[in-house]
Amino acid sequence: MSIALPVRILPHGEGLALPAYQTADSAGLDLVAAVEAEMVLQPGERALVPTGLAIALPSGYEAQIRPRSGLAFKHGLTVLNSPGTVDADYRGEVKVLMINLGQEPFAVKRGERIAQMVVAPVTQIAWQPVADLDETARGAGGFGSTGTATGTAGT
Ligand SMILES: O=c1ccn([C@H]2C[C@H](O)[C@@H](COP(=O)(O)OP(=O)(O)OP(=O)(O)O)O2)c(=O)[nH]1
Ligand SMILES: [Mg+2]
Repeated sequence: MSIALPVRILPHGEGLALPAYQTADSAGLDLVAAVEAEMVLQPGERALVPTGLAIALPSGYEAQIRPRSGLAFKHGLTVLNSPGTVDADYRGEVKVLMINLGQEPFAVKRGERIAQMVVAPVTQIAWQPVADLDETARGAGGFGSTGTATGTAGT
């Protein structure tokens, strides 16, 4: 499925390639850093990285900002608020909240692919207050209630 996405290239994003799907069935488009030169993140440091883009998602959609696994694995560089949420009515610049969880400084360079954006449909709810909820086999069990061993349930 594909939808048209209006995008505005901001002045500091000019000259950069638009984010692209790297393979035919990629879920995310790699976002590129629209930093002036380099932005160095020290170990433990976080920063908002500009993408130079503003978008107009259709109502009923969101964009999720997610880490790239390679940067996370190799450098400990990840998205602090992952998945970041871009609301359909947001018209400001899409930014990436990066944090360096690695042990070395990491220099984010202009044009580098630092995170990925996944556009997804959104379901909004309407609260329906009730006195009791329907019963289920799980009930209130959670947070490890089923253990970790391979179970025989259902077999
Ligand atoms: O990774 C992100 C997360 C958010 N945003 C932008 C788009 C989003 O629509 C807006 C608000 O994000 P969110 O609701 O997560 O932040 P908030 O702290 O609740 O701010 P607000 O009070 O503006 O909703 O900020 C980004 O550009 N990147
Ligand atoms: Mg909010």
